[in-house]
Amino acid sequence: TRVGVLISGTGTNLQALIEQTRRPSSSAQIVVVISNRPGVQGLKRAALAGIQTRVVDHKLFGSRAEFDGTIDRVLEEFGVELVCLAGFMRILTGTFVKKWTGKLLNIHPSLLPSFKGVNAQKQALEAGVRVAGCTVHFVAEEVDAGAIIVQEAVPVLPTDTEETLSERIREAEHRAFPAAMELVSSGSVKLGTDGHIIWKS
Ligand SMILES: Nc1nc2ccc(CNc3ccc(C(=O)NCCCC(=O)O)cc3)cc2c(=O)[nH]1
Ligand SMILES: N[C@@H]1O[C@H](COP(=O)(O)O)[C@@H](O)[C@H]1O
Repeated sequence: TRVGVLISGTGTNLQALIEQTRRPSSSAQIVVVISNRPGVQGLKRAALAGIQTRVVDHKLFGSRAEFDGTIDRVLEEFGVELVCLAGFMRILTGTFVKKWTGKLLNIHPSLLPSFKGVNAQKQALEAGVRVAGCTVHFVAEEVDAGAIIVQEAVPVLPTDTEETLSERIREAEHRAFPAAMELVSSGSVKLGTDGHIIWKS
């Protein structure tokens, strides 16, 4: 499966996906990495891995529709069949999400449906939960509400700060996202027409 990865920054999740696709058993090949911000570390990681990169800077577009349309054109140019949002921080329009429904995955640093939106790790600490984690889900128009594919839990320690908890969650992300990408790219899991996950029997 030809995979496109969308990033906005560091790209540690991208790095985990790159390493997964290097395994002989992998059914996925990352063919392009697109960033909405120039000069981020994730672009260097892609280049080092020999993966083509494109920058589609959202600041240069008059509307979300034009920004998303340009991303869509790049994905089509590379024949992408599955899109992974890896630390991508722009909300996507309904038109784009509809077109890529069932082929668009996101990693979120909480056990959804708890703690949607930004600073999920901080929300968990403030709520006093003893278990946190990450979720890989199909992207739906409603933010952080798509069908859940993989989750991994991590303990919250009494000494935790937002930084220490975020680091522990990020290590879980780097296992969960590659696992979810493989499940979808290999056809083991797909999104049903009713919006629920279907596991191939
Ligand atoms: N329609 C749809 N699109 C998404 C785009 C990115 C992400 C990644 N997780 C994200 C979740 C939340 C945000 C957010 O609220 N950012 C501040 C506003 C930035 C902006 O104005 O764009 C960004 C990414 C998830 C979704 C999703 O679940 N549904
Ligand atoms: N989606 C969120 O974006 C953050 C940065 O990811 P990365 O750029 O290091 O992959 C990660 O914490 C992830 O949960």
